Amino acid sequence: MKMHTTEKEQTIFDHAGNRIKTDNREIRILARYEEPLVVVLGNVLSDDECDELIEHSRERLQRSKIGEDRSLNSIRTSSGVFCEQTETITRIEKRISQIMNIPIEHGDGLQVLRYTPGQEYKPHYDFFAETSRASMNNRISTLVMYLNDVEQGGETVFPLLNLSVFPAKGMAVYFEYFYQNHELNKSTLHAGTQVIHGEKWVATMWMRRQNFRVS
Ligand SMILES: O=C(O)CCC(=O)C(=O)O
Ligand SMILES: [Fe+2]
Repeated sequence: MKMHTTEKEQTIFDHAGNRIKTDNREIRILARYEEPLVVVLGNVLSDDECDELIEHSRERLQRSKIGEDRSLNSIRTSSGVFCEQTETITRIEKRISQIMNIPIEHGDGLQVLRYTPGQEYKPHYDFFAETSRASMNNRISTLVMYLNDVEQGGETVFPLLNLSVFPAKGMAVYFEYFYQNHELNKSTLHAGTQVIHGEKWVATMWMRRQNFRVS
């Protein structure tokens, strides 16, 4: 009898067990969805690091209009800024690179988003369409870190996987979409649902297939 075994695709995230030991912090693996790989991580950022990222970005959101202008975008109504390089950000990026198992030069840079009640990020892919220029060095994986506890709403949802991740300060969700099987990549469709009460702050790192920035 012929066996119909389907080979599991290779993953970028090669951490086994329930912990990831990085140079400066021990990360906890709390939940995994196997294909596409979606991993919920605990103890990614300290409370102080979360607070510092929020304060650093709050000032910059206020100073620059860039973030606020984006509120005209109907897909993503939150406002966002890319972080400038500070000592804390360099330390966090080093950790992120170890978690994501990709050199930090492949990253788009750390982007902080703020959602106020009613704001959301509608279902989308983090990779670019094959027809776009940006897809020549496309994104392959994402880490969304939660910088605060949200009173109500603001879950990161994967509608095609029936999976919801609730934001909690210092935790993160990782997922990847570099699979040969494009259907698997397409099942990483995700959204940040509307915040109902309170604010929601996240920091996102997107990784590219090849070097993206010089550092
Ligand atoms: O805010 C969220 O929960 C999701 C953020 C997101 O999808 C992104 O930054 O690409
Ligand atoms: Fe996204």
